[in-house]
Formats: sequence, C-alpha cells, structure tokens
Amino acid sequence: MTRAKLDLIRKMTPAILPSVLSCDFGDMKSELARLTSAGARALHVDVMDGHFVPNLTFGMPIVAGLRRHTELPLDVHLMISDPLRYAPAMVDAGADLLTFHVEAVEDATYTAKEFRKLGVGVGVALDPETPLSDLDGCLSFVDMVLVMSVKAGFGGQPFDSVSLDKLTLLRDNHPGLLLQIDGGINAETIGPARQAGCDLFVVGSALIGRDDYSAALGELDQAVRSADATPQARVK
Ligand SMILES: O=C(CO)[C@H](O)[C@H](O)COP(=O)(O)O
Repeated sequence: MTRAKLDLIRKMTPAILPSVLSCDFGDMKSELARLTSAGARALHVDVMDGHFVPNLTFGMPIVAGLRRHTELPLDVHLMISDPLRYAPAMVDAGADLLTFHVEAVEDATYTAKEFRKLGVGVGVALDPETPLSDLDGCLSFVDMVLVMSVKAGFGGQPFDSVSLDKLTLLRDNHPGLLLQIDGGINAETIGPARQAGCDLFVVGSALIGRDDYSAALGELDQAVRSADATPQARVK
C-alpha cells in the first residue's frame, strides 16, 4: 500500500523534492544516483500531456522505470486533461503521491475520492491564476495542496509571489494538510515559502544541472532552516 510512503513524506517535512523534469533523460540512472547520494528523500515527477499544458513529457513507462531504480517516494504531478483515466496505471507504475490539477476536472471532490480509492496519497494542484475557492469541497479528501508558483507547463520560469498568500491562507485554515510549492524555487524564494507555511519544495532548475547536487541541496536546506529560525515564521 503506497499510502505508507505518504506517512514517510509527512515525517520528512520540511523537504526539498528534486523535479526530474530538469534531469538528463538520457542518463537517468546516474541522475538518480547523484540525487540519492546528495540526500534527496523523494522525487517530483512531472507528467504533461501536450493538451492540458502545451508541453509534453512522459507517461507510465518512465514512472515505472524510475520506480525500478529508486526506493525514494515518487510524487507524481499530473498536468493532464483526464487524470482519472490514467490514475490507476500511474499507481501501478509506482506513484506514491498522485496530484491532479483542479483546472483539469469538472468535479475535484469526486476526483479526489476516486484517487483515494487507489491507495495513494492524493494531491490537488492549482495554477497561479486559479482562486483558492476553486478547492472548496475537495480539501477534506486530499492529503496535499500543490500551490503552483508558475503556470504549469515548463521549468525555469520566474516565481509568482501570489503563491505565498495562498500558502498562508491554507496553512492558517487547514493545519493538517501537506502544502507543496512548485515553480521558481531557489535559495531566495524558498525561505518566504517556508515562512508562509510550506512543507514540500519542488526544485528543478535551481538544483538539477548544477555541478554539485549536495552543495545545491545544502544551500536550499540552509535557507529553510534560516526561515524556521526567524520570529515571523508561521510554520508548524
Ligand atoms: O511543474 C513544473 C512545471 O510545470 C516543474 O516541476 C517546475 O517548474 C520546477 O521547475 P523550476 O524549479 O525550474 O521552476
């Protein structure tokens, strides 16, 4: 049952999740080895369908390939138009935490309940322009909210600070929810996100491709620790 991995993820917070989107896909085995030895504790996996978002990445075979070569929890972010259609196969492929976009579905509560039946951790994501009120109703059936700090679709975009207000509101009103942020996270933006109550930080271009993954993860970890040490921190 992969919900056990969800408990693992809860226990590891605050945590930085490398986004494999920025990896060298021709050399994933060594990317996985480098990330693991640098101390990554879970991986963020971006699935894009060229329809819900204009970019196209990969599907179940790649998720299954990652699963074969790592024990780390796989946090799969579905940027696809029909998440319910592919969710069971993604779970079979090895997803531990499966996130759909609220903008992609007609009924987020129904979708979250159906995902729950698959035995995985369930996340709901929202783009920067989507109001938090669009999550009304579904929050009782999800484990995590993924607050996008860029419009879903591409790595390497600048951070949108509208995400910080959303994190603050979610943290104040839903203390039990895991909160994740994705897009433009680096050593400068990770601190404010932590102070706004975020637990899980997806990092792509500020980490992957750097010469020394340990040093890059260390800098990000240090920025989280500094944020926790500041008096205005509103983290749990
Ligand atoms: O979901 C994503 C894009 O839709 C990526 O995970 C995200 O953008 C991470 O990349 P970066 O840290 O370079 O912004």
